[in-house]
Amino acid sequence: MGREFLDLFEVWAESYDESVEGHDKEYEEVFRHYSRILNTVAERSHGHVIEFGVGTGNLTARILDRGLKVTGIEPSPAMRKIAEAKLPGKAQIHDGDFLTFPEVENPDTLVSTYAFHHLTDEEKREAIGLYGKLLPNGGKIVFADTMYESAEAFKDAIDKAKENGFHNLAADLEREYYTTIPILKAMLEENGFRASFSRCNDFVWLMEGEKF
Ligand SMILES: C[S@@+](CC[C@H](N)C(=O)[O-])C[C@H]1O[C@@H](n2cnc3c(N)ncnc32)[C@H](O)[C@@H]1O
Repeated sequence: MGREFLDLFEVWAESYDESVEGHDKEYEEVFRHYSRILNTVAERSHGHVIEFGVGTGNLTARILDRGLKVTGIEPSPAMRKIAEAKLPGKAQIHDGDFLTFPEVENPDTLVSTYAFHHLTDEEKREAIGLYGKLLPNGGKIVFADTMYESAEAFKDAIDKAKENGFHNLAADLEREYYTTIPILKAMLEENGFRASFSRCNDFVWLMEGEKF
């Protein structure tokens, strides 16, 4: 579920890897430290990793480089095609999304970068509830995505994008389902996770939940 933005990714897939290099001024800050962010998520992973919203496979490759097993979940056929071509035979990448995905045996870490905001807050709560049942004690959620310290900080970010003339970015922030850290922290704690958050750039935070 939460697949309403998929048409965008069918079009964006071919040029996605150029976008993450920061050539688009509007999204330069969103993707600042992209490589470092993905490396951090990979370093915080252990055991059998499920990755949601694989995209072109950039995080998948880093997790595989650490010698871990990854099962990828990606709803966009165009994105899956690119990821599979980049990682031939190295990882299984299934059609699925944050809420609906094939049964995966004994996952230890659930990871995702730049994707969880495609779910409404209600869907995010449902997903975290599901992950609480799926993971063993010591299992982890490690997600990096755009989120805000408060509703005011979110509104300020939209205003700033408009002031800078970044109209695509402002429309994106208003259209998709960016949320706040207090909301995510509560969802994690309600489902038996110890939550922590650390800032990666002006948009992206690393959210970690450890099941206990
Ligand atoms: C901005 S890209 C991020 C790709 C990659 N994770 C990265 O960090 O470069 C967002 C990805 O999330 C996927 N996506 C969109 N809706 C999704 C959903 N409901 N569940 C899982 N993935 C979704 C898109 O198809 C796309 O591949």
